[in-house]
Amino acid sequence: MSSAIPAFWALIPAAGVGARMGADRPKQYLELAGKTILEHTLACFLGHPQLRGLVVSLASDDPYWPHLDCSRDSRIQRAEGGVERADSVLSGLLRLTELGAGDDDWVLVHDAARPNLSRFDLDLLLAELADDPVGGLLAVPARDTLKRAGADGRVAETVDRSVIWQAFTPQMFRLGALHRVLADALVSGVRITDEASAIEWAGQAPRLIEGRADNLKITRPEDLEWLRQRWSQKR
Ligand SMILES: Nc1ccn([C@@H]2O[C@H](COP(=O)(O)OP(=O)(O)OP(=O)(O)O)[C@@H](O)[C@H]2O)c(=O)n1
Ligand SMILES: C[C@](O)(CO)[C@H](O)COP(=O)(O)O
Repeated sequence: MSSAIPAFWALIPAAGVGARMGADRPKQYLELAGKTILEHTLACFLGHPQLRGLVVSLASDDPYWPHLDCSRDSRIQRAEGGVERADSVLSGLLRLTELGAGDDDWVLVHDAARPNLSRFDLDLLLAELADDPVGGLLAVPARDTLKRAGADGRVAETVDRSVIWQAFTPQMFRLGALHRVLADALVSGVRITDEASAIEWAGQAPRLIEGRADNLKITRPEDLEWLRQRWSQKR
């Protein structure tokens, strides 16, 4: 890890509905250790000395945000989320530009649903990519044997896992480049599920930075159950 940690902007997409969680509210507003998941995720960034500013993309009809203390934190600016995650990210990039972020500034996009990001992993990503010409993302090499499913629900093949990684967040790219490729990809109808796939679609190769596997995305109930149990033991 190089020593220099660059200044950066943070963009937190938090406009999802959490369908796979099946809760009574969007999962980013579910409780974890006495606060909402979203508050914990924001706290991963708000104290960082190199943070230049933070935008959170929220659903236009989000009734929960105004009830959080952090909604009155002047360091946090809002953007209006969209139908898909990529739309919410694009909206956040536009807001960052309005706030004065420049095309060459680093932007870290991090899922609101990943509250367990460690400061070590955040600084590792920043330091490793500080001088990278493309940018990259935190990721974890596949640990299990991986199968490709056939239409019949049976194993079609066992995939070579030695070259397979799970993409996590933050994903770190220059603002101008990410804005351009994401906007172009969305207009082209390309399915974009993370920022790196837009950069790849444009012909560049983001760098994979190995991070902690417990930087998990809270997606289904068992994910939150696991993290609640882990945090109750650690804190
Ligand atoms: N239109 C959307 C969809 C998702 N997200 C955010 O992107 C992150 C990762 O998305 P995902 O885990 O898929 O969240 P949801 O879309 O809410 O979950 P689901 O697919 O189960 O509905 C989440 O923090 C979510 O809030 C967003 O900002 N805008
Ligand atoms: C961005 C991401 O977390 C990387 O793994 C993932 O693509 C988000 O996917 P989701 O379906 O929006 O949760």
